Amino acid sequence: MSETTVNKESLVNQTANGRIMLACRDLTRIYREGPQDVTVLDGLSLEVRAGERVAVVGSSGSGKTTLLNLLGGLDRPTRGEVSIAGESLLDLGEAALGKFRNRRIGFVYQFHHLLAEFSALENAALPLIIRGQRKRAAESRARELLAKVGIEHRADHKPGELSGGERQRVAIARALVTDPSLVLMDEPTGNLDQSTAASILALMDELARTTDCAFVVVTHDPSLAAHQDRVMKLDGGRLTEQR
Ligand SMILES: Nc1ncnc2c1ncn2[C@@H]1O[C@H](COP(=O)(O)OP(=O)(O)OP(=O)(O)O)[C@@H](O)[C@H]1O
Repeated sequence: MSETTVNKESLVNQTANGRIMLACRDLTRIYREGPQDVTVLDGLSLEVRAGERVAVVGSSGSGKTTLLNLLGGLDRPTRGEVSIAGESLLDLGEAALGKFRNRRIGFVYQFHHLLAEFSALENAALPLIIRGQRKRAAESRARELLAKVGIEHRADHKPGELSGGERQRVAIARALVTDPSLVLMDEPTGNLDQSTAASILALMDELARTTDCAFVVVTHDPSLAAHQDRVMKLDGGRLTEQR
């Protein structure tokens, strides 16, 4: 057995017992598309426990989005390994990776990417429909999540009829509807006014208390970062603990 195989197995084992939900090691991403190679992540490591919330901060261009894309299986590392809930992303082909994302990972972005033609309920149910669940069961579960994020009364409204904070709540419900192991958030309060952002923070507190999923939150917002259990700074392609 090669050394890399041994290392990979120990990384998977780390996340297989449920306490460490996300582990990555030696994560390296070099973009080779332009005239010059750009090394954005350079041997980065991170572990996030079940129920733990980690903020990732860093200056513009430091590689935060690149990191989220690798953790979410939307991009492949040049080198290194990501393991989530006992599975190595490296072992999965494209189709299996798509299924894994649907089953295990919830995404929340600044501009939430809700489908304009669908109601809040249909948007929140979508990951379950994609997974092949029947509409009635999917919508029943989605309704529970809309209630959990305090927006059940807007279930039949389309995104265009909702406020920014309400849309963000629907996006959070959609991210959580599959009971994911990992939720990745990219500036989840970025385009919200202060009081709406505060209500999203309160919601995140509540979710952290009531789910055992791991959260990785990329943000420039110091108050959002301060709200997480740990704050990691991305600099020079690696993460260092700030708090
Ligand atoms: N597909 C790509 N090809 C080449 N270079 C890229 C590519 N994607 C990102 N980069 C470069 O990688 C670096 C990190 O980009 P990334 O978007 O991950 O940073 P970020 O920390 O999320 O920035 P911001 O806070 O401004 O959103 C930047 O220098 C960017 O130009």
